[in-house]
Amino acid sequence: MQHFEQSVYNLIVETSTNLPGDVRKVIQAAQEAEDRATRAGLSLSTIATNIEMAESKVSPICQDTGMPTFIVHTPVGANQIIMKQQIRSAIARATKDGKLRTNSVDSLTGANTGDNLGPGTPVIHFEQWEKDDVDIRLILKGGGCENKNIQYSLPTELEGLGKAGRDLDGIRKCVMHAIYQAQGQGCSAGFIGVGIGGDRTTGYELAKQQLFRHTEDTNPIAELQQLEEYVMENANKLGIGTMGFGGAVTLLGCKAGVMNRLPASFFVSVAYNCWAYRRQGVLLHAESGEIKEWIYPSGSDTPMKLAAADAAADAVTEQAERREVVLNTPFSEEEVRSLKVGDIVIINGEMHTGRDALHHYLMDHDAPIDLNGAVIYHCGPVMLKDEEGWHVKAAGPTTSIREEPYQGDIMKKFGIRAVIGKGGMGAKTLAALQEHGGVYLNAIGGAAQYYAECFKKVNGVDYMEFGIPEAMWHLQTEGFAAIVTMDSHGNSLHAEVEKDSLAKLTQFKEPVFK
Ligand SMILES: O=C(O)C[C@H](O)C(=O)O
Ligand code: SF4
Repeated sequence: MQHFEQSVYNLIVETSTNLPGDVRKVIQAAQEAEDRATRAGLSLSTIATNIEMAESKVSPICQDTGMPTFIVHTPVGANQIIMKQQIRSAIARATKDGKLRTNSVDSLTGANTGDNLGPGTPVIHFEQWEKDDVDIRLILKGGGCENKNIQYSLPTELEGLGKAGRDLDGIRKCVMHAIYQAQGQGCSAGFIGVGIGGDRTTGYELAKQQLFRHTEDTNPIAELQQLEEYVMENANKLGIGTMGFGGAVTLLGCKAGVMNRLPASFFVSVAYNCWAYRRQGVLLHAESGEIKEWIYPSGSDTPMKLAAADAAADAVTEQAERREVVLNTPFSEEEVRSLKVGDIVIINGEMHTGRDALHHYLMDHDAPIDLNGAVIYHCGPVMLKDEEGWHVKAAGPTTSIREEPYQGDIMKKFGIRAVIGKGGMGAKTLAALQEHGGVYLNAIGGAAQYYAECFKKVNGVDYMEFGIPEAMWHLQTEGFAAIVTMDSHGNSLHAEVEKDSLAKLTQFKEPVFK
């Protein structure tokens, strides 16, 4: 087993940096189905560019490299204790090399362990089997899409869909609702795994296991195959689109599994995975630990079509109603008030990252720098330090709605003029934008390599004690493009898409599977 640790390291790097071929194919099909001149079409082009950049730079596709979850099948009698130790050391090494973000945080103190090791991380499930090889599969599922997982207990009453009973039709309604409630916040267009039955724990496990299936497989259970087909055919009618911008493609895959339940319980558990659907696997020689084969198609065999990105950008700028505005930081109130939903803003100058820990902190502390006119980027980057200093290795946006309780107050307190994130924010922030003169800009979730290129220099950092993702990084920026989705005139694209998609959800109220 002398190669085991290296093989696991290779698996981690491949999973984090090279989106598998079957996933790429589905994203390409979405690109073809979506009108390229729309916001959603442009986002898909950015996503395609980002996928290629991550592969060629061998850097994380998305800065949130998720909860590393391994499923390992070993021959009878294999030493699982040594394997576990080596998986853990491969995780720590991949983190040190910037292939994984430092993602393991003490839930009570907020301290980041710095190496992705800690109670509960990584997740490793062992199974024995009667074959001679070792099969290791890994999924890196990020926190934003994990937050959009949902579990239903049947019977129940669902918004827009009415009563969902303890039958296939009730399950169908739960799945449609799960896609609706995720909106764009889990970086749609996404993939869902559905676990029917079990208890609350095994139901979610079953849902997550579905995400290890091949995108093109056929469900051996006829009813579930029918359910999967129905969902794939109808989910896109919700019109949520990529990043929740509205559009033709909302869902990229649906896989369902079933297990027995207790008479009193009927759970439908849904695991939502963003487009950055990072899962790979290897089959290893049990003796040497060397890789015999990769389990999912390599991304390198399915290059993304990049020409489309330029064409889409041209198409967008050609549209008379879509303005492109170049702004230098700090922003003035007048500049911000002139922006409207749909405008594309290109930002130059210094911006500052800030997410959960910082927002909470700033509520009752002073800021370490002058934030008048500042741009705050909801982002927890992957950073590496060498002799020259810090470098941004991956830096896409995080889900903004988590800052909803704080955002408006903090903007007013410090004079912040713009926040950048993804998925949009709620009514409280919208009111603050209007009152104070602020703007919310939506960046493309998961496009961590694409945005990392815009950060030319790390000017400084505060609150390193919060850990790398939560620290406040001061970044010299050039050409960072984001779309205005909430403006100072009371308009929110997110509120609009949510309302429209709820209206569309009601068309699925009538029974389908009797
Ligand atoms: O933690 C992050 O950087 C992003 C997170 O996965 C999210 O989708 O909000
Ligand atoms: S930011 Fe988006 S793409 Fe990245 S892990 Fe979170 S949900 Fe997935």
